Amino acid sequence: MAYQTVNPANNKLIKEYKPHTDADVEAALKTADALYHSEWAKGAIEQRLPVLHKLADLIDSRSEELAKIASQEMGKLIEQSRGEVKLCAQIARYYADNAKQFLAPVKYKSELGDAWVEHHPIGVVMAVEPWNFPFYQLMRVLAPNLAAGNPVVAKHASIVPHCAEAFAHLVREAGAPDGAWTNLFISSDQVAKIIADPRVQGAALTGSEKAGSVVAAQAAKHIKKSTLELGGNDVFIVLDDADLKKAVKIGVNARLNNAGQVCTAAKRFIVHEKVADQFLTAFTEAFREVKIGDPLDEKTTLGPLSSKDALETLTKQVNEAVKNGAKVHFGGKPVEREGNFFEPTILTHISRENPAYFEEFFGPVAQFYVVKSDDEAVSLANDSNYGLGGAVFSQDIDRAKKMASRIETGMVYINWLTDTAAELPFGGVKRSGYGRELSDLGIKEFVNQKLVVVRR
Ligand SMILES: NC(=O)C1=CN([C@@H]2O[C@H](COP(=O)(O)OP(=O)(O)OC[C@H]3O[C@@H](n4cnc5c(N)ncnc54)[C@H](OP(=O)(O)O)[C@@H]3O)[C@@H](O)[C@H]2O)C=CC1
Ligand SMILES: CCCCCC(=O)O
Repeated sequence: MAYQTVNPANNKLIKEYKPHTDADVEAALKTADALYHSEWAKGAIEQRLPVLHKLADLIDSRSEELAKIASQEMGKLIEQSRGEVKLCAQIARYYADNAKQFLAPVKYKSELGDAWVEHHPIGVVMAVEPWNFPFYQLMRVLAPNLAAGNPVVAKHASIVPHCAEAFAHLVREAGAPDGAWTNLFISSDQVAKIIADPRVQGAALTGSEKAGSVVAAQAAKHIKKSTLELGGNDVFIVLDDADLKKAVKIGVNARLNNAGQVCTAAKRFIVHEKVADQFLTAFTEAFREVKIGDPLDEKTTLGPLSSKDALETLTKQVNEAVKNGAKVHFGGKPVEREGNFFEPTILTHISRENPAYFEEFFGPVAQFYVVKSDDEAVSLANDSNYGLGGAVFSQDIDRAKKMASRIETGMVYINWLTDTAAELPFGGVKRSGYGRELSDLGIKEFVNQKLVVVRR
């Protein structure tokens, strides 16, 4: 797939990027591996952390420029791109401030003697990342691995090459040595060869199940660890005692953020029958008020999907859902204008036999379900191949906490949407993947937790 910047608001080609050759890949691996074997990677963590502080400052100083690059390349609303860029600086600062403590030796009580676990880098990590948070996805891998001493070679999505290049330049400008982070415009085959290379010790992928399955299998074949952040079909459960006004406001945001192209977006709205009509009426009204337009226009509240392919996929999915009995309560089709715009859409009457029931809609399409009880809400929520995030709205926190513990996902938010923050672990179960990014958990995914024992 060619690495191109195409503006999704009008599908105009802005720039083509030259792919990297096998020779480029070899040079990148040689440099990254040499760095791994250097004092910089294996030595004291203190020498690496200033790069993250500097990177955070650089990002803050360039936030408007970076936000515009993202919005123009994948269609995110400019205000949301600013938020993503700000979050990247926060993640860099978080690991700059906390990595030393996270990777400090941990003592174990043992009859065998004085025992402790040290944390060492394992080598070059291959990162394969998606377009939907074009800077955040890269920072989620860079910050913990740079702190730990793992060089990273990165393959970004082919529709966001400008973001990929801008990020790599920032890391170098922040003082990271050659090889700490290398962006490669490469093919899937070249990714496979890199994963197979003995100098590479791990693979981190965020993206679809399909890509995740391929990359994880390649890593497993060569006995290398992988982490997978894949799709989701997250629930947004509204119980009969929920603050409805708040649930509607947050629910609309949770579905339409980033034009719905968020793995942890609220996708299945499960509402108690006692409040279902009220919720649906207000939710629909809010969808009606959406302002579709250019993501660089501050007044726009719903931008385009990231690409023509994404629009075609979503349109096919909605049509298929209707063919199998779903009702279009609102929206339901592409917007008649240039660019990849889809109407904010609500589908109801989705039976379990409808393929849509198990599908993730990666766009502004809400599935609406009505339940009679908490048990029915939980069983519907868990009747999914995915297990990423989820939200429960109730004014009875104990009731919501009980439900949160029963939902089979990696994350559940109560009275808020599934969000992300540097200090909170992010990840899922089932076909949403495995492993965690961010927080103290994320930095330990690709380190050698090495036991040392001194026999007394
Ligand atoms: N859990 C999470 O945080 C996220 C999950 N997703 C999920 O991903 C899907 C849509 O995002 P999308 O970006 O299209 O996902 P894709 O899986 O198509 O792409 C993700 C990355 O994987 C690369 N890739 C795809 N196939 C292969 C392969 N065989 N070998 C190596 N690399 C490969 C892509 O490269 P290229 O662009 O060149 O195809 C891209 O860099 C949805 O299911 C969504 O839920 C998306 C974002 C975040
Ligand atoms: C704001 C939440 C970030 C979601 C991560 C993703 O979709 O890749």
